[in-house]
Amino acid sequence: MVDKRIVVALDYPGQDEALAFVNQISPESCRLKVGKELFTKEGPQFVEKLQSNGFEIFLDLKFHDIPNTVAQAVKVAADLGVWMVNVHALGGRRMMETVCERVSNLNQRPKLIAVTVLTSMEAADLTEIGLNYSPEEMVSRLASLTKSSGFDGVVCSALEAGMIKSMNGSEFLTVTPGIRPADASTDDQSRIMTPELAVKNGSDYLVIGRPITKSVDPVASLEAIRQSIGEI
Ligand SMILES: O=C(O)c1cc(=O)[nH]c(=O)n1[C@@H]1O[C@H](COP(=O)(O)O)[C@@H](O)[C@H]1O
Repeated sequence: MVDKRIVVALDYPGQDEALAFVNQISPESCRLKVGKELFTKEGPQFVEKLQSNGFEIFLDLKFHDIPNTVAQAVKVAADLGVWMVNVHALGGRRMMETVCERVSNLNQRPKLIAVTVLTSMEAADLTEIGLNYSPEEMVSRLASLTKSSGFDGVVCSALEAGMIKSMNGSEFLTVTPGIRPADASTDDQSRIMTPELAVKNGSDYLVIGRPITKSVDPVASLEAIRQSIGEI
């Protein structure tokens, strides 16, 4: 049973805006995700600052490159001490296996997660890029590849979490963005689910950004979501 399921996506333009929220919450209530926007602005020093304040960090840079380049980048992320890091499963088996080898003898290994099909994408988007599978088929295929390459889990939609658990076992982690409370705006997400249904369908970690960070009262929104999934 996962203790803290919520991972708040700190998609802010800079550290002042991020800290205005983070300084009001406790590391006991959630984990934090630092992604491309904030990391590009503030760099690894800001990740270290959040960690020194007690927060566990999901470094979401979705690495996708040749095996050596990705493995070295993940090793640097591991040295930074992050809790979780991700790559794109579309980088393939050799890329993911090289990552596993490169971090295998480190004292502190982050959870290694691969993005399957982005939650913003639907069937037509896959067809357009030449992938003639439904999102569900593509996710299932990439999740099996991710597991057999030695990773700890995948990023997928909560809609697919149950299927992934039944195919790959309950220990294989499902990290799910595209979480939307019933009254929230969909924004640019396609494959969405409410927090309650996501947990019921086998999601281990719920990645949530705008429904919290863009709300009138972000702390209250975080607490309401935690309450809706029985954490408080
Ligand atoms: O890897 C991710 O975190 C990710 C993968 C994915 O398929 N979809 C997705 O939305 N994300 C990230 O999850 C967060 C979702 O944010 P909101 O849509 O604002 O809740 C963003 O920071 C995305 O970059």
